[in-house]
Amino acid sequence: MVVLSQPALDLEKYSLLRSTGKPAASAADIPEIDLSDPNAKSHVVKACEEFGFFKLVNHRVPVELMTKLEDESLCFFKLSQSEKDKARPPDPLGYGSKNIGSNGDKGWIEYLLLNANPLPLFSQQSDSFLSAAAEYVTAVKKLSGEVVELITEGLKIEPKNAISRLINDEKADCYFRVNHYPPCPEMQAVSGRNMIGFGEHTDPQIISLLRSNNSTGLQICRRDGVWVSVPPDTTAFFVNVGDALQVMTNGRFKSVKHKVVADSSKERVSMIYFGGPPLSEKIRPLSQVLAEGEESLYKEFTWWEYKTAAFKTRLADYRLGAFEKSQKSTF
Ligand SMILES: C=C1C[C@]23C[C@@]1(O)CC[C@H]2[C@@]12CC[C@H](O)[C@@](C)(C(=O)O1)[C@H]2[C@@H]3C(=O)O
Ligand SMILES: O=C(O)CCC(=O)C(=O)O
Ligand SMILES: [Fe+2]
Repeated sequence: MVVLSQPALDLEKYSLLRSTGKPAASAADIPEIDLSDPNAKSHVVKACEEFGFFKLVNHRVPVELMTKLEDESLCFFKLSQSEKDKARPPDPLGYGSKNIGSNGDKGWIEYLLLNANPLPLFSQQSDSFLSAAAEYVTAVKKLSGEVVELITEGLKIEPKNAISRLINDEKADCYFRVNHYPPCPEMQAVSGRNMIGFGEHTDPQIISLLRSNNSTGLQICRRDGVWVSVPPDTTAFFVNVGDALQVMTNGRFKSVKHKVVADSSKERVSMIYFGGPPLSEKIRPLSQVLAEGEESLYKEFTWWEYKTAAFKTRLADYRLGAFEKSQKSTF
């Protein structure tokens, strides 16, 4: 039984979550990076410049690790509401439902948001969930380092670990999130519409690696402002450029705006690893991305300063605006 649909949905109350936007365009042009391709580093840079997003295949993370954690997550989400509520309110970490962040954003979603460095030992999650999460996060953390090194090489930045050292640091500020978008039969029956599962936003960190079950829902916003639906692929990862990487490349890469329009007839499960730097790290353009005489577009800030400011914003806000040199500082 899915608890989010109990008691019967108050359709008036949730009317704001009905997706009213135009249907997203076809996904034909979403870049696909094959990690085993010798030219992957140049393709990955092009994908980050043009989309801030790509699909990653041949990544060598065993698909069994993904399906095991997906199954364990579903077991958690099928617990009674009172059991799930014991997994701490999201402040910001823990179990949350319908509220995203603490500034009023709502979504047709329930989730577990965990520190990924190290993973916490919540007693409400079964040992089998935690061991599946630990195995998965270990593999995805390693992969995120490889992806970021590929990007660094593609940008011709040395040393190769100039960015990966930040997300691999023992104090790296990394999160892991499992999102569950339950089906919503009432909405399907009454209006045939889908629901806003996770409103539009960019991810604040350096890089995010997402894997989902076989349900649609993820959409990305192309540079021309067109929303594109991303077809699910249970064997692949989808990689997002985050705000911090936008700054580190002085705007050459743009963090991708994305959202989830949940299919009201089919549940979606997504698992996302967010690679962030240590809180004390100064975030600024890497010297080797700046051409001669080129200045940083951003005021210098620490990750702690950015994160603190970001977590006071609403999902759809343009968080980097306050840190652009052309804008007034809030510090
Ligand atoms: C509304 C919010 C939720 C969020 C913190 C914020 O104030 C703005 C950024 C949001 C986001 C998006 C990516 C990740 O899912 C997340 C964990 C993050 O680091 O930034 C969420 C935050 C959250 O859910 O608390
Ligand atoms: O659930 C998804 O597919 C995307 C969720 C997302 O963008 C996030 O958790 O930051
Ligand atoms: Fe996101």
